[in-house]
Amino acid sequence: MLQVKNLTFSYDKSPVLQNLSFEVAQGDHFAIIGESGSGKSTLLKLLYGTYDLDEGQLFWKDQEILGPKHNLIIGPEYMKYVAQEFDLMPFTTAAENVGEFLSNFYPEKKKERTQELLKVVELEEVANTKVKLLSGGQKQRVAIARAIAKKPEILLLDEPFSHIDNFKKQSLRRSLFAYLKEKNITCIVATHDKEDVISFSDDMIVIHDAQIMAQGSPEALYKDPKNKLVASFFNEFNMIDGELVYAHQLKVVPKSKLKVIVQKSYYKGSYYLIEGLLNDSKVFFEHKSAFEKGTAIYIEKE
Ligand SMILES: Nc1ncnc2c1ncn2[C@@H]1O[C@H](COP(=O)(O)OP(=O)(O)OP(=O)(O)O)[C@@H](O)[C@H]1O
Repeated sequence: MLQVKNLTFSYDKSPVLQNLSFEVAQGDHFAIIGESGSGKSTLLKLLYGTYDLDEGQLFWKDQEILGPKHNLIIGPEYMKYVAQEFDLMPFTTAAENVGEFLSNFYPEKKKERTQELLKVVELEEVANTKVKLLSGGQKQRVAIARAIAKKPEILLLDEPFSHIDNFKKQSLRRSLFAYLKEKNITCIVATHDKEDVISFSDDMIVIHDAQIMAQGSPEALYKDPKNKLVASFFNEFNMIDGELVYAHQLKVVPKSKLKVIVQKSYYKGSYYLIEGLLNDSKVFFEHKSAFEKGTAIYIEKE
């Protein structure tokens, strides 16, 4: 179990994070979300022991995670951290980068393990390409494979798929998170992308104003987002009569008390997102087809 107890941290005067407490069970996948600059990366760095806390304590099992005042080497050996800027060896191949920390004592085993890791991050085809020739997304995947090579107990991922194209992202997410679950590796991910969280995290926190604004499973927070910031992470939403309603929860009906004048229809593939005016306020809802600008329609909550 990872325990964060009353963590407070500031780079200079005002705290970036104030009095945060939470726990992550071993093997769980935990997500940290929040607006840009809210302190997600800072929190990951603190979990890794990069800085000393102003106040509070961090524990993995019974062991305290301590900062540079107490350690010559940053980062406990049971933990790996994949930062937004990855630290690779550019003049060696993807396979050599991944295998760098594996023992040379059993060359066959090392080869097998490197192959397995390259498969998890779907990079088998560039195994023998020098890292400097790889794309940003391929480098990001090499960095992830390198981090899991020696099966850490905890893996910290900062925006892990930010450089990876949409074609690859979906299958890579499934492959990586399934592998981590299978190996019981605790994973903490800081992200802007709901797709990294919604199907994969057991628990999540939302950081706002240096504090935890919400915590729960993605499903619990999605169904009952409590406030606009949490809802906006998941989907387009509206405030109707003081109630928070996602765009997909509104449907078009023959008559209701919610009359909307359509402004624009955005093609979204399997549906259209319709932007309309409801009593002069913007409203968004989903519909299977587009509407002409100016059409008057009625909507209601499902
Ligand atoms: N090394 C540093 N020295 C001083 N201030 C810093 C440092 N690193 C980050 N900050 C500040 O701390 C705050 C939190 O930054 P952090 O990078 O943790 O946010 P974030 O939520 O990860 O942002 P993003 O989503 O944009 O990556 C920001 O106001 C940032 O300017």
